[in-house]
Amino acid sequence: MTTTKRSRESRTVLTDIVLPPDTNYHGTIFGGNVMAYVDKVASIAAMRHSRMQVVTAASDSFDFLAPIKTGEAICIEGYVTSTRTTSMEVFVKVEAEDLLTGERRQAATSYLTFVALDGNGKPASVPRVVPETEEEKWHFAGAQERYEIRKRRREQQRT
Ligand SMILES: CC(=O)SCCNC(=O)CCNC(=O)[C@H](O)C(C)(C)COP(=O)(O)OP(=O)(O)OC[C@H]1O[C@@H](n2cnc3c(N)ncnc32)[C@H](O)[C@@H]1OP(=O)(O)O
Repeated sequence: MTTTKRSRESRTVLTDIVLPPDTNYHGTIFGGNVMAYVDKVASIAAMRHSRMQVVTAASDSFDFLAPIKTGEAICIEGYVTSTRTTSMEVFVKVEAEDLLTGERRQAATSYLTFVALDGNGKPASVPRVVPETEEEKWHFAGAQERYEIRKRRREQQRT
């Protein structure tokens, strides 16, 4: 197996137009729909990095920063920011795009953790990630602390 991979090799982008069935009575997209898009993009990024089956193990706090309205585009982008032995952290950014002006607003961000599984459904080792851009290095630098916070949260939930 390849032992290292660059962050950009997992980069995944998805764009869709928001239509009335996707929205609430304010005419803005349902939060659950945004979360489903984020999980989908992040899982593709994790599979591109590991080239294995993956499961979502955790999603960090999810902040909806701005609504996305009917007729706007929802633009989702994610990539693997760090790895441990069998787990991968994926950063996902969601933007709203006004398709008439091209103006973009940040709508949401999140970190998710995926675990790669072997053919028997057991956690399996993944390649280490190599960050290259300033943004990738910034996420990579904070990953150890976020990993420890998740671990503590998990231990508290088990007690
Ligand atoms: C509940 C649902 O249905 S959500 C829908 C989709 N997701 C799922 O179905 C996943 C359900 N969960 C699982 O299958 C298991 O808990 C797994 C595969 C994620 C982990 O299996 P475990 O037997 O607990 O594995 P183990 O304790 O050895 O941990 C394996 C890795 O997962 C990581 N991990 C496990 N749980 C979490 C968590 N909640 N948050 C972050 N990382 C986690 C560990 O840190 C470890 O990473 P590392 O090898 O890089 O250090």
